[in-house]
Amino acid sequence: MTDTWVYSIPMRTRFRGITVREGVLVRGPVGWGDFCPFTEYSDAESAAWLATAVEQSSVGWPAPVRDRIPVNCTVPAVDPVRAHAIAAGSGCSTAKIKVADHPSALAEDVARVEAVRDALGPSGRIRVDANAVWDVETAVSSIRALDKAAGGLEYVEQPCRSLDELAAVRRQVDVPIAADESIRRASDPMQVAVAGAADIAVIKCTPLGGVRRALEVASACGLPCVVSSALETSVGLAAQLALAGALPSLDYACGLGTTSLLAGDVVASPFVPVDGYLPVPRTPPAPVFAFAAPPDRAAWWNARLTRVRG
Ligand SMILES: O=C(O)CCC(=O)c1ccccc1C(=O)O
Ligand SMILES: [Mg+2]
Repeated sequence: MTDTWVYSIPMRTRFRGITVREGVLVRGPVGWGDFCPFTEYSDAESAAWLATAVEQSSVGWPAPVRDRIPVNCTVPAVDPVRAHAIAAGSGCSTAKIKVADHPSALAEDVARVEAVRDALGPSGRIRVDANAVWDVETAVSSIRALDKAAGGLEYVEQPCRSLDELAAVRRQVDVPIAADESIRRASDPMQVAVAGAADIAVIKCTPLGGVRRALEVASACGLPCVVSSALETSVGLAAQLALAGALPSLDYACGLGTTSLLAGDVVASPFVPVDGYLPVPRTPPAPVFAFAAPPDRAAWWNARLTRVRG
């Protein structure tokens, strides 16, 4: 029996510069985990990703308090026609739109946001994610323009890099601010003082070291949380759904409707939202050993897994 499976799945659309999603599935006594740190991450940063895979394959997750999770559709930096089709076809009433994909993207971002508003109708909720690229001044003017284009934004995710910049933006705009990279890539996520810099915390168990660890970070930050994916296969996404299922309160749709960004999956029945919801699994789904990575990539991932296991 195989105990590891290296997969390589093309992205349907380039997302955050990623065109192929790769990782290693690892088998343990209670099921399979998904070790999938982005290729540029160091072994040190990847250790937390391995802890997430070990938790789900060897220990299992804490019991959930809800059995289904409202999710947003994720709209990559695509043209307005595609953005409209993604939002309209998703069945979700909340959309998260990638913006600031390149310098001087604002006109394209405005058109994408307007198209998604048209697709969702007036009751839909729209949030945008700038992935930390704006300076404070650009953030303030861009957020005002996008808020107007959206007819009201639910929140803006990580407009700038640092907590000081987030706090400065937050003082100047009415749109709520969500922190993502500030938490996920902090050297100590438990010590991040997001209070004052953000209204909402984006929490991802995959880079934080598991469901239990992410629940601790969520409780320590003291903000309402949105659980969001790291573009996992359905095996890895299962842990994120377990986290969303176990959070004591959940006030926002989560960013977990991302399997459709991949051209395929490693399970027979991928997690695809129905009417805007995903189920909370009790155990990780079993893989079907699809999308085998080419030999050089399989060797690269097996070597990385061996190093990070230490
Ligand atoms: O939140 C979502 O809707 C999708 C997940 C997402 O955007 C994402 C996926 C992988 C890596 C980073 C991010 C991000 O939120 O910045
Ligand atoms: Mg983000």
